[in-house]
This record gives sequence, structure tokens and C-alpha cells, in this order.
Amino acid sequence: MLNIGVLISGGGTNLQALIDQINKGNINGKIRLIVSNKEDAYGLVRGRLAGIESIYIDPKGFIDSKEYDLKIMEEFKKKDIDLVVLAGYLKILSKEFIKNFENRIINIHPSLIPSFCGKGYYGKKVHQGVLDYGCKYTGATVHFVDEGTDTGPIILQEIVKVEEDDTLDSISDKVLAIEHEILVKAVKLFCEDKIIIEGRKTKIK
Ligand SMILES: Nc1nc2c(c(=O)[nH]1)N[C@@H](CN(C=O)c1ccc(C(=O)N[C@@H](CCC(=O)O)C(=O)O)cc1)CN2
Ligand SMILES: NCC(=O)N[C@@H]1O[C@H](COP(=O)([O-])[O-])[C@@H](O)[C@H]1O
Repeated sequence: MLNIGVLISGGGTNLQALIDQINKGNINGKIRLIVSNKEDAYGLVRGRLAGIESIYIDPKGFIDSKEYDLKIMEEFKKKDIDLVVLAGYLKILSKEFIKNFENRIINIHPSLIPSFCGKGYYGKKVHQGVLDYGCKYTGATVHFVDEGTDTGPIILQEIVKVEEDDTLDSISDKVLAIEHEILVKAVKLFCEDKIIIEGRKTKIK
């Protein structure tokens, strides 16, 4: 059983999807620690309600992102974390963190990468870009995390039709629903060692 560490910044519905599937016995992993960079992240409440150690680490207490990430790495080392899941985490991870958890960091992004991703594209900003562009489809992507932003090997993607009467909120809701599905599926596959990385591509055993 793998030890999972989860990083969050907000409401934590993706975290909740993971908690629920783990509690149902559908994932061969256990969330050992949840860390948020935002004190008011409701995901911390979700973790505590699930009996999972959930902590806020204030970025203002550190001189830069590298030092902040070293603190998170220290906490994850104490829990012998095997897999890091970014579930709505809005800080860009340092190269030190990436090197320490190479090919063991999974992120969920609310678009079909490589569209509407990278610095500045997070949360509803992504869906606003989709609406403004007039896209007929959007979706979500689960990928491994590397030193770039949203540039790591893609694990899973799922599409969502954009209807003419869709709004920012309706698109966000539709995409979030499939985010929960593909994030859970990707973590399950990783815990079963079924993801093969070949350069910047992946294959599922
Ligand atoms: N090294 C990496 N770190 C992170 C990645 C990644 O792919 N490589 N993914 C992000 C998650 N993410 C998209 O999936 C993402 C998060 C945040 C941003 C962004 O532009 N953030 C703003 C600050 C937002 C805030 O603090 O409110 C910024 O950095 O200026 C883009 C993409 C997680 N980390
Ligand atoms: N680029 C990163 C990004 O935009 N992440 C997005 O933040 C939301 C977090 O929701 P949640 O806190 O309810 O899981 C999710 O839509 C996730 O894809």
C-alpha cells in the first residue's frame, strides 16, 4: 500500500473524491498527510473530517518557494510519502521538489493540455479561456509533474462538450465532475504500478 501526500489550495473536491474511493477500498493507497498553502482551504476541513492529518504551512514564513518546498519535503519524508497528488494546488513546485519526487507527482488540470494551461491558467481562468475562444469541447487532464508548468507526461484525459448555453459555472461543474473520475483512476493505476513512462509519453499496462 502506497503512502500518499496531497497538496491543496482550495475547496478540496478532488481530495474528497480520493478520500471516498480510498475509504471504499478501491485504491491501494493511504493518504498520510494533507498540506495546504492557504489557511482557509476547505480541503483541510475535509481531511480532518476524514481523520487525516491536515496542516497549513504559511508560505510567508519562508524566504522563497525553494525553502517552502523543502519544508513540505521534510514533512512528507516523516510520513514516508511514495506519491504526491496535487489536488487544486496553486503553487509552482521548485526543481528541488520535482527532483526529490521524480515521476511520483500527479496533477489534475481542468483543460485538455496543451490547451489553456501554463502560468496564469488555473481555476476558472481556464474555463474563461475556453469560453472566450469558442471551443466546442474542453475537458480535464491528469499528468505527471515536471519542472515546467503543466508540461509533464499526460496520464489520462477526458472530454466535455461545450454547449451553446454553457456558462463559466456550468462548464466548471461539468469539468470538475470528470476531474474527480480521472484523478481517482490515475491514482489507482499508479498505486497498482500500471503506468509506464516512455520519455514524455505514458502507457497503461
Ligand atoms: N513544477 C510544477 N508545479 C506545479 C505544476 C506543474 O505542472 N509543474 N502544476 C500546478 C497546478 N497548475 C495547473 O495544473 C497551476 C497552478 C498555478 C498556476 C499559476 O499560474 N499560479 C499563479 C499563482 C496563483 C495563486 O497563488 O493564486 C502563479 O504562479 O503566478 C498555474 C498552473 C501546481 N504546481
Ligand atoms: N492549474 C491547476 C488548477 O486549475 N486546478 C484546479 O483547481 C480546482 C480545485 O478544485 P478542488 O479544490 O475542489 O479540488 C480544480 O478544478 C483543479 O483542476
